[in-house]
Amino acid sequence: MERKHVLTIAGSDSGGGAGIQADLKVFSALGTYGMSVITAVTAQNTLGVTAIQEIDAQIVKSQLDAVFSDIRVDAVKIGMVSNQEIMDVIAESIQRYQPPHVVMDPVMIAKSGDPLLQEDSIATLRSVLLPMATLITPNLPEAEVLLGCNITSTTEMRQAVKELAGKMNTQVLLKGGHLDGDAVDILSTGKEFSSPRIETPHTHGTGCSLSSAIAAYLALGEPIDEAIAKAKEYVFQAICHAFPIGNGHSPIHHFYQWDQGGRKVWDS
Ligand SMILES: Nc1ncnc2c1ncn2[C@@H]1O[C@H](COP(=O)(O)OP(=O)(O)OP(=O)(O)O)[C@@H](O)[C@H]1O
Ligand SMILES: Cc1ncc(COP(=O)(O)O)c(N)n1
Repeated sequence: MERKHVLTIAGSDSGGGAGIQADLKVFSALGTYGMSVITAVTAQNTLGVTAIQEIDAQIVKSQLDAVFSDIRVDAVKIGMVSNQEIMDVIAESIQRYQPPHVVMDPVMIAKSGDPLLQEDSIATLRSVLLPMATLITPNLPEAEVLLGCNITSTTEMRQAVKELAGKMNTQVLLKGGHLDGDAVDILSTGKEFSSPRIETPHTHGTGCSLSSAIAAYLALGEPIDEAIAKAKEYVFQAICHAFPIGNGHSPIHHFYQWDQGGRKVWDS
């Protein structure tokens, strides 16, 4: 079977739990060929982010050109993009090379509470980058910033996701990981994706992994509903099989094997 190629455009997490590192682990776990364009280097572990070096926008452009000019890209995932110059370069590149699927996780704040986006870049994120995506996957705090209102229940999520899709002119998957009760994500078509909530502190990288798994499944030819359902099941299993590393919020776990009956067996 022809191997599918998936590109992540995101920040590096030295602790290996989120960002580029999580994305590449997901791409490999799902049998796709992963590539990366790094937008920022974060000094980060399970406790938080201690330093950020943004990559020069021209170097981001060179990475994009290097990948797109040589290798077919079947889907793109965009994660942490912290400033306007880098957003502009990515938007130009998407416009020029027209990859078939673009899944954007509008990363603003790490689970540890550290900011990953410059505040004066939110307008550019809203007007330039988000409308270029096939699908955007905000969590509740990100959707609140984008809409300028509070979202405190599943009922309010249903209304918010439609408003956001109208404003951004794209499909939106609003993630409910930050509410209590079952973990319910809602697509702007109205379709809902639910899983039981796992009571664990080890959820570092769930958002990054969900968006990269959706991108990988789209590259593999799944329709959007199926790509989201499969990505959500992947993240659910990866949370279930997380094990503690470090002293804070451990990352989710990406390793499974196939048994002789063709079933996935997660490594724990
Ligand atoms: N404790 C949990 N149990 C089950 N599913 C969860 C849990 N926490 C998050 N999820 C699911 O994980 C995915 C990511 O959701 P979340 O709302 O945490 O995104 P996020 O805040 O962007 O993640 P991140 O903090 O990694 O950026 C969603 O599908 C969500 O429903
Ligand atoms: C480089 C990078 N990108 C994204 C996240 C968000 O992930 P989380 O909310 O799980 O900390 C992160 N912490 N670091």
